[in-house]
Amino acid sequence: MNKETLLLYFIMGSQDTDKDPAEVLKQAVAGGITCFQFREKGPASKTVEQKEELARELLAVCRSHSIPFIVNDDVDLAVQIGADGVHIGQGDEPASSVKKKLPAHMIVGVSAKTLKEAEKAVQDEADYIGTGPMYATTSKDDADEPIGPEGIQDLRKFGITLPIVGIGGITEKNVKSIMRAGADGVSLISAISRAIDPKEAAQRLRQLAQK
Ligand SMILES: Cc1ncc(COP(=O)(O)OP(=O)(O)O)c(N)n1
Ligand SMILES: Cc1nc(C(=O)O)sc1CCOP(=O)(O)O
Ligand SMILES: [Mg+2]
Repeated sequence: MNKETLLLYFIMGSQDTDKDPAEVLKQAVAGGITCFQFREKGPASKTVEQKEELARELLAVCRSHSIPFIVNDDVDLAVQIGADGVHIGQGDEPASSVKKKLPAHMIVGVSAKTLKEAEKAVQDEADYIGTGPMYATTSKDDADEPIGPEGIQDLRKFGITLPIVGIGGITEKNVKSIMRAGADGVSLISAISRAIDPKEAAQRLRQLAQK
């Protein structure tokens, strides 16, 4: 994958906004996001059928603007709707087995914050790594303790060259620290999904992420 795709990587499910998710996504696209992940997760998320319906609606928004559409966790859904990729964590199905189920063109992102996890992601031929949480987050109930941008710096120091996005608690105030630490992009939920004006928020974040 082209690492520029990761520059402003927006993640959202219906639980992340009080507005219509498709409207929020359209505004985020207009503001300059470069990638989107559909993450329908947690107690307030949708049931199986509604989830697929929303996924297809959001996929159509991304398709009409050539924004890659990644599905979190749910490999079967990703294949079923023709998504561009999947994102899997350390508690999910291993990347090596997910890769075998997917056509070669599909992107596989893996969560990794230790050197061991990152080296395994490289070995499994992941396309990128998501490292976090950078800072405290209210968007993921089971988030670990924040590791800060130093977590990315360390992976780079130990020779990890795979594209990396920082995730967790990223806002306009700390985007630059994440990029300076060696990230190829920032991945965020609430800074866009809960912004009063998601388009303007995305515009500002994109400017800050650009080097
Ligand atoms: C880009 C990106 N990075 C990390 C994650 C977190 O994945 P995971 O650890 O599997 O946690 P859940 O998102 O599934 O709760 C992500 N989704 N995206
Ligand atoms: C989905 C997710 N994964 C994380 C990780 O640390 O792996 S933190 C996180 C939530 C990110 O949401 P926000 O931008 O609102 O903090
Ligand atoms: Mg997961």
